[in-house]
Amino acid sequence: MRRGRGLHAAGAGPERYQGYGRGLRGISLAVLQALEDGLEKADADPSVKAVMICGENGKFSAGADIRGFSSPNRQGPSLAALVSLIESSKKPVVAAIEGIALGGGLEVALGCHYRVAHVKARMGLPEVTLGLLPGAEGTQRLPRLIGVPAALDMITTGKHISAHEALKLGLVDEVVEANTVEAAMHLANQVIGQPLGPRRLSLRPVPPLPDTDGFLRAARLRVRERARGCLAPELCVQAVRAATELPFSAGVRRERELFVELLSSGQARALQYAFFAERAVRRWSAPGGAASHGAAPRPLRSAAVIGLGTMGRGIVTCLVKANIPVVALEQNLEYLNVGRKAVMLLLEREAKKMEQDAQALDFHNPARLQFTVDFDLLRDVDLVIEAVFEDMALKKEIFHKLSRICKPEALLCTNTSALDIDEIASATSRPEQVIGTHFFSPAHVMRLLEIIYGRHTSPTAIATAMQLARALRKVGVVVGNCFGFVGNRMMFPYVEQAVFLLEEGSRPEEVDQVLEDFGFKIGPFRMSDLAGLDVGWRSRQGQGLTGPSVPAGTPARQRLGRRYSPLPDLLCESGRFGQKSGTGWYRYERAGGRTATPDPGVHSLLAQYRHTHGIRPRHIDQEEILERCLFALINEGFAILAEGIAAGPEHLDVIYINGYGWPRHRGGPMFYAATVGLPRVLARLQHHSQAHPDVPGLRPSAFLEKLVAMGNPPLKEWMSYLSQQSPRL
Ligand SMILES: CC(C)(COP(=O)(O)OP(=O)(O)OC[C@H]1O[C@@H](n2cnc3c(N)ncnc32)[C@H](O)[C@@H]1OP(=O)(O)O)[C@@H](O)C(=O)NCCC(=O)NCCSC(=O)/C=C/CCCCCCCCCCCCC(=O)O
Repeated sequence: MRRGRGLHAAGAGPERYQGYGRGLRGISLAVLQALEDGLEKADADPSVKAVMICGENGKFSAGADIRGFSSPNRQGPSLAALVSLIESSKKPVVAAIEGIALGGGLEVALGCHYRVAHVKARMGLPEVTLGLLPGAEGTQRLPRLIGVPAALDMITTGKHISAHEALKLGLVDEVVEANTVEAAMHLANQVIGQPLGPRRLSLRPVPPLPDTDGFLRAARLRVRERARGCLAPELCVQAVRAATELPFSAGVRRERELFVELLSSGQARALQYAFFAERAVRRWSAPGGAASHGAAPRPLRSAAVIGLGTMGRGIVTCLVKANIPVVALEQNLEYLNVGRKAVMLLLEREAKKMEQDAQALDFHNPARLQFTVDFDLLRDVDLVIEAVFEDMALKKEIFHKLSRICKPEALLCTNTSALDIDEIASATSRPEQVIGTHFFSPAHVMRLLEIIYGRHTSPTAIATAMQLARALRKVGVVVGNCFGFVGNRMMFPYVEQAVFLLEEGSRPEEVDQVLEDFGFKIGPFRMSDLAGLDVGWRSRQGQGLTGPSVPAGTPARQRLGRRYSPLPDLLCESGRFGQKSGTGWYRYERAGGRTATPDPGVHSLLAQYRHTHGIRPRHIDQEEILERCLFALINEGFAILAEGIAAGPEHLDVIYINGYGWPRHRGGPMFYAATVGLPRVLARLQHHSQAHPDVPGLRPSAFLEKLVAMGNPPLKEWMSYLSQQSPRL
């Protein structure tokens, strides 16, 4: 074999990475063309006896260029044709898989006659996460190689597997610890002259199962249930079914039809937008021109968590999982012992899960996790996350103490879902080190971390908090400081509309059903029951909206000149706190139960309430439920953008997808608004606002009105229409 540039012998790989990490590119037309030319040359050159395909810079391939799927001029050589060309080569072709082989990259490897992987390589077919299926004949080749169950699992989940798993499945022929390219060339030399027929996957039958049809029917039901309206997983199952029922070439035709159906479904565009939005939010900007490119994070070698309630326990668990030594602090020994037990239980569970991936979790070592009631142990940590309950006075007291005890460069984070970061920072002598880190429950599971800068927060502090998100494998989104920040602020008008709909005639289960059919993991009432109705109740009491501080004579359904619903307060007053008490908007099998059943008690409470307030109930259709809840949420999103609380619509969308169960295949609320069309969103808000003039949440935001007046520009251009960049950005 000869080694040189190009493909024949051991030439350059299937793609060229232009700076992996910052500018990783997918397989481009130029790469496809180069591979095709190289293969043809190799086949025609009698001095070449075998071919080896590898990537550059230690990465085999991240697959097709995702941006190309939405490009209007998709033309040129096709990846599927190239894979067939590789497979039909008269000389053995060996793939040397280093780093990653994903999507079209793995399909290229499947066209090769042999595959050698580096021990650290990861492989997968993540197309389903982009709303597609492996459309370069991957759905037809993979089941022939590793069987239907394993292929279906990889194709419908998009998960990445390790080289060892790939070897176990028979996806690769060899795993090496040393030089993969050398090993692949060695294998290529060994197999010269051996028959290639058995190595061509398109010629193999799919290994039969005792009941393939039954297996695929069950799989289809399973993915449909899990996918909540997302098309791609189900069409992936159909494509694999084609592999089991049709000859290879007919299967490929079916795969292509299904691919085109997905490509034109709109969901693919939304999922690809979400992919890039999650990467775009890594670039942040803050007041005074501070931005990600100019700020370096401080090292995070140790951390402390204050408060071992539900949130604190989850946060400790994430930190331990990220290998950051933690000091966990409670106010007294009784709470500390309860918290310690709960944390250890969580960690035991996580350790079991990680064992399956051959990873170990070290949490019995006191150098990595210690429990204390002594604030002095926080003296040297790089980072403190305060996670006590939402009480401003308590938080300020803790921050005052922290600013006296912690080393000057320590990052001081408050886990709050709504409170004013500036007020908390004012209790310290170093407000530039104070930042909000809003974790979502359960904190060791949910991917979102809302990072809130205050008026004085330094760029270094923001960069360090973003670094923390990355270390915890979370999606960090930097936002400005306002009540509820981005996520909860948009949630308030959404939940408010849901409750108004109950006043007017709906039932909790009807509203939830409509929003769950839209794709939300759970509707607003199930969500409120899960979170605990007392949380909002306490907050409303604090704001003087309910309880003894409401002035006598205030109309029951009005506060500060706007419509108000006391329904959630009435529920709490009768001891209905949601799942924890066994009753809320639904009833549960017991206190702490999770199975929600529609509650006749709530239905009669609603009937009584409407009667008391002279409300004639009406039938409210699905469209009105959807529009009022979603458009109120989106409308708040436009106000947030106009105020400069978030740098762009992608930030809002990433927050909603990762923290609030917004269906990813709908791209996030702002992307959804763009899909519906801003003129329609505006017109429907105007309509509902006219019907409910006392509800400010339905009054169209001036920014939305402006965008419509400017001709409904694409989402990417929205921010350029703000009359002046907000002073916050
Ligand atoms: C794991 C990663 C690869 C790396 O992760 P990490 O190290 O954290 O780095 P990132 O920050 O994520 O990425 C760095 C930058 O690189 C960009 N990037 C990454 N991958 C791609 C890609 N595949 N394409 C484009 N850009 C990519 C990323 O955005 C970052 O840049 P920036 O910071 O945003 O500027 C991780 O990146 C990852 O998971 N990547 C995605 C991997 C993936 O999903 N691959 C699959 C891609 S889809 C595919 O391969 C499909 C192949 C089949 C095509 C078959 C076509 C058949 C056509 C049939 C008939 C069609 C008829 C049409 C008829 C008609 O005309 O309509």
